[in-house]
Amino acid sequence: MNQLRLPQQSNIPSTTIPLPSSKSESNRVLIIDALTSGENRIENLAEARDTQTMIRLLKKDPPIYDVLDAGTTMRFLTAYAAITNKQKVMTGTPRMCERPIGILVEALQQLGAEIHYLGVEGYPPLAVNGFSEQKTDLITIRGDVSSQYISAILMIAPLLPQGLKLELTGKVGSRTYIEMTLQLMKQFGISYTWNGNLISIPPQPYRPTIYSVESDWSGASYWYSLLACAESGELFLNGLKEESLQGDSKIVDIMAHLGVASEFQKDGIKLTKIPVKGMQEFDFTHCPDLAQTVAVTCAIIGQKMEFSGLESLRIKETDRIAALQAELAKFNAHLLEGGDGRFTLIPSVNIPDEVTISTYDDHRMAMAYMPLMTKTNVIIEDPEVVNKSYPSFWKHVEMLTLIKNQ
Ligand SMILES: O=C(O)C1=C[C@@H](OP(=O)(O)O)[C@@H](O)[C@H](O)C1
Ligand SMILES: C=C(OP(=O)(O)O)C(=O)O
Repeated sequence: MNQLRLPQQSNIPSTTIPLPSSKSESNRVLIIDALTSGENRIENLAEARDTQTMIRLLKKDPPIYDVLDAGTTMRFLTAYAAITNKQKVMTGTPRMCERPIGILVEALQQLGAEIHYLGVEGYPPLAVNGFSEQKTDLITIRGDVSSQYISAILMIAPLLPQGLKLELTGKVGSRTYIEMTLQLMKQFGISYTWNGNLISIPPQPYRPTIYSVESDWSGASYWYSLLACAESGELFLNGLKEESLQGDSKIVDIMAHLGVASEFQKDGIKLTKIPVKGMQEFDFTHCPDLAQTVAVTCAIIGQKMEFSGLESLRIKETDRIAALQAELAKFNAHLLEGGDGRFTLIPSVNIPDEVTISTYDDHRMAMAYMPLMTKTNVIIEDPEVVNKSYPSFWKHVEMLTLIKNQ
């Protein structure tokens, strides 16, 4: 297996990181663009494999949409194929075929789409066989498994002849991603209301728009973590805005407690080290992709913390709770399950001279553990796993001269 060796380096030279664009924003505007009659101008699309896969499938329109390991690409294209009356097989990596999609399929079937399972019920691969006529304008959808099902339905809703009233039930997780979807739709001319649990979208066309995708806050989180863990340093992250559509911009508040100050400037954000104020607990329900970053940061800087809202981590690129637990234990840190949906992060008091991190086909496992190099020599297994969201990640690490003598 391919490995990357990161020699220990505790001081970070002042560096500007040219962050990649957000794959979440990119994949939404690509679907909206495909549903819009007329010309949009979309700038700064993500380099992420998830986005490049979406671009390729929309452009080539093959009979089989193989999304690889991209969750949003799978969920958004399934709804897109249904509403545009296409006949498609939806498939992906073996892990993608273990990630549930039944809630979305059922909602689309209720609306009038013909979809059936080609393997295990509730999971890809699927056959989408088009859309006959709209059967209802009111559907109820659970919000506690993945917000991506809701975003997928919302984006096709304006094109339904009767529009849609979508009632969300249960605990709604990743709400910030639903808000991102609606905010983007609004920028492309869509009006909607969201009262309590009911989102209503009348039938209407998307309006052609010029849109520039913001840098990726989830990707930014690893640089915050690096600085939090380092002895000294200063970083500038390009292309981030104070008013962001991305819920992972919450990293600003979290890191203000864990030792990193953010100063918004014209072209991005300047990060500097400040004393650690400490943080007792954090609920990751609406920013699940930050959980690995924050867990590893706390483990390294000696911050004990209670974590909640980790439910969705079990059905992402890997079971992220199990993966986090196994890799934290390699440097004597622990994520202990409390049984009530709560976890306690016990930081390390003894980091070995060298730690080898397994990455579980999960880009965030590789990126989240990079900052461990501020304390010890780290070996990252299968480093190319970062390509899913941040292909230039290791090139950017190299800019800090952290990977020398390769
Ligand atoms: O809509 C999106 O762009 C995403 C939503 C989240 O997934 P869930 O809604 O499944 O939590 C997040 O984890 C994922 O990386 C991207
Ligand atoms: C969970 C993620 O992506 P997706 O669900 O789109 O595969 C992620 O990028 O962390």
